[in-house]
Amino acid sequence: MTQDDAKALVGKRAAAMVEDGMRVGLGTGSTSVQFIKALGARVQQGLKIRAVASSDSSAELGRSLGIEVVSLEEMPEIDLYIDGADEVAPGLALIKGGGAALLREKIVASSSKRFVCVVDESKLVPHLGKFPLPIEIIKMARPLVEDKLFKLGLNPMLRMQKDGASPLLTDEQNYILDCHCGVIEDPEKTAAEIRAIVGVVEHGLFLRMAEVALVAGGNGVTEYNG
Ligand SMILES: O=C[C@H](O)[C@H](O)[C@H](O)COP(=O)(O)O
Repeated sequence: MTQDDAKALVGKRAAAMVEDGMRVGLGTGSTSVQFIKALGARVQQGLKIRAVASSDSSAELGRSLGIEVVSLEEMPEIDLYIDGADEVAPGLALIKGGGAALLREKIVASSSKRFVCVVDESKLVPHLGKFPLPIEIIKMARPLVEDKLFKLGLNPMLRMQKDGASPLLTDEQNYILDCHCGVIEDPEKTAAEIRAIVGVVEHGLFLRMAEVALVAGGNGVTEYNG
């Protein structure tokens, strides 16, 4: 099975979890795109739901497929949030933010009764940290935050646009620092240290947030509970 097939399989499996009348959170990234497409197909067949999106791109995709996408102000509580991850470690500790959507993703996940993480098996790791940890920061705080992160040994690098000409801006117009920190021995401690830095808006460690991970691989979809 190719990675694309695995993403499509797990996206479809997650879409099958959505029931009539549910308030649904739409994640961001290539796996979430597969989920949103499968959900859109069910909506076109008559499923009645409302959704909140974790990025402008997911909102746009959802609407283009006929999904009613509203703001979190209009629908502050969500029944089921489906989203991908960059790394999934034991205990369902996640790194997210490879697509720069971590802030809105964490807001939507925190507004949801259930967060189901959807990944292909390449995302499973014994320890978090091989994937650079994204941190969203206020632009003017960059020198201050970078200095503090270097002192913590987290090796931040400003994320650039694809053409390399200018810094990437998130949907909330902030910068992303990708931290090449290697294995994160104690994610809770690292999360607390990062959170204590003035100018940090949010980090990509999602700890004790996902209830279930659906992992697609050669044997189909396997369910892991947190
Ligand atoms: O900011 C983006 C998100 O956290 C994504 O959910 C994450 O990067 C996984 O994306 P993908 O499904 O494309 O690997």
